[in-house]
Amino acid sequence: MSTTENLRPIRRALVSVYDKTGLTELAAALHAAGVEILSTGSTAGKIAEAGIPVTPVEDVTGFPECLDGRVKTLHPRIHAGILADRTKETHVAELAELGVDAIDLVVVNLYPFTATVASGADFAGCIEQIDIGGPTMVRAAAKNHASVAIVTNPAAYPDVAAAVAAGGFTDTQRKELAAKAFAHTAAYDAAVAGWFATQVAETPEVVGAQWELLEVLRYGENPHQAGAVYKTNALGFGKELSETGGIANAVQLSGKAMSYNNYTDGDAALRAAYDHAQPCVAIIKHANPCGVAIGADVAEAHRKAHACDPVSAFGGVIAVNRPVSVELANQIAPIFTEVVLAPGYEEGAAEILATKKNLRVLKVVPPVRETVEFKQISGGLVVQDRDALNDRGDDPQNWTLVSGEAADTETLRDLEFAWKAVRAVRSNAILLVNDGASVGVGMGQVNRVDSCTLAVTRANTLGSRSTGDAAKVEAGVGGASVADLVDALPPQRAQGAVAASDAFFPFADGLQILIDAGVRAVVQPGGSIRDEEVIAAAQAAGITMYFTGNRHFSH
Ligand SMILES: NC(=O)c1ncn([C@@H]2O[C@H](COP(=O)(O)O)[C@@H](O)[C@H]2O)c1NC=O
Repeated sequence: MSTTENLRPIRRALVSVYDKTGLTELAAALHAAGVEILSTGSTAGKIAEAGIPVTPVEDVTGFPECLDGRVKTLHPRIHAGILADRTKETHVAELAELGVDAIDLVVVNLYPFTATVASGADFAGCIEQIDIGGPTMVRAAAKNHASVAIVTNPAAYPDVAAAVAAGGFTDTQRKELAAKAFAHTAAYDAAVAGWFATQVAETPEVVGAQWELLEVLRYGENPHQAGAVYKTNALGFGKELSETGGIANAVQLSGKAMSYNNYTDGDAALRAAYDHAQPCVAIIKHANPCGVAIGADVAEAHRKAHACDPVSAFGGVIAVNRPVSVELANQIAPIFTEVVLAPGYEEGAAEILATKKNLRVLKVVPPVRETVEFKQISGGLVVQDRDALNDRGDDPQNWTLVSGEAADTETLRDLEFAWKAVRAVRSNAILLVNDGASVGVGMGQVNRVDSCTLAVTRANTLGSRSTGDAAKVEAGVGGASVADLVDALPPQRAQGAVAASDAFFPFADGLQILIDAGVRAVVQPGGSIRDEEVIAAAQAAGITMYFTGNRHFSH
């Protein structure tokens, strides 16, 4: 199709915008192209201030703006002008009979409802920011795209200026603008409906949500599946109407295009790394950590995380909760890694990583975690509050000691780290920790005994592949290479470790596996009907065990 096909000249434009960005430039361009500009209250005021001729809508409607701006453009002289289908002779004749002039272009953006809710405004304040006249015009113009062009985004003003100067928009362009406009009002209404529903009931009866296409991906989880990534525009829940952070909003600095699995693993990595206040690195494979650790700085945290399972870290996705230092970049560069996610990169660090053409390097604002999350099920969705850490069971001060001596400071620090880190492991999850680093991960088993066995086996098997030179471990923290540190792993890493279990032990058998492997302290939610049996096993072994009263399943 030629770009000049079915151009519709623009003679009259209605401009009514809350966000005045680019307004005077747009108005100047419209005026220069000979377009008559109709406008509302403060929009008209701003255009007039710039010395550009503008017709107030009141001059068209013959009716004053009233009720604190609740009625400005809601008038048949405006809406007949927008909705008349110029391709129908009857509509054109009716307009002439009624003395209504047609409107060819509508430029509207809406009251900032979502931002008002986010600002903590009271109920009445939020209600007042529900735009009524704006969406009405947007929908009318979008419906009548055969005759009218509708623009809702100030970023599109330069295109409008160019189109107006070139003689108008084509059919295809007006159709595309209409699709965007309907998406815009749908997102707006989803936000209003979601917020409003939560004002009358905790769980909304109907959920509207809207996502905006970011990119079509090469494929989905497997090559025969189509895939795409969308970002959240509006969620039909009052808690968080949109999310500006998170992996969907990350900026890619270098490397190949992100894949479906990169996105999902990257998200799991972010969640794992951002559960800790200290510098933390999480390395994820297939949604599970193959290493997560805290350290004095991110480079140390990475050495410790990588040492957990250097075999699996090959091709991993790494998230860091602090800017990546040059030292860390130099550590990561030699290791085949799919993605690095961090809130920033110190000078020179991004350049080092950019030399790896296959490595995707992303700058990311951490996601908001106090939102809801969905999981699709056949025929519907399950929805829940996201599992965020809380100041009850996730705070060691609120734990209950049920066996052995109270943990000393270092042990308690490891238990706290283990408890927070086990949340990142798929259930049934058991995590062994030593010195702020995972050393054995038992993930995704269908019973807790197997998760215990897996955690112990992996801790000890991976350790046994190294020389076990403890002196090198000491040196590693002081700056030895990742390879040196891994080479220096003690062969029996379960011995002397602490353990966290994401849910209670239903029987003593799983715990016994940890005890037999030399685990010296355990943290778990408690709450099993056989807690007494489990506590008895811990007491018989003389190990420390805490109950958190709080579970962190992750399926
Ligand atoms: N009520 C109406 O008739 C009406 N017509 C347009 N608006 C909105 O008023 C705003 C612009 O107003 P002003 O030009 O006064 O700043 C726009 O965001 C537009 O969406 C209206 N306001 C809200 O409903």
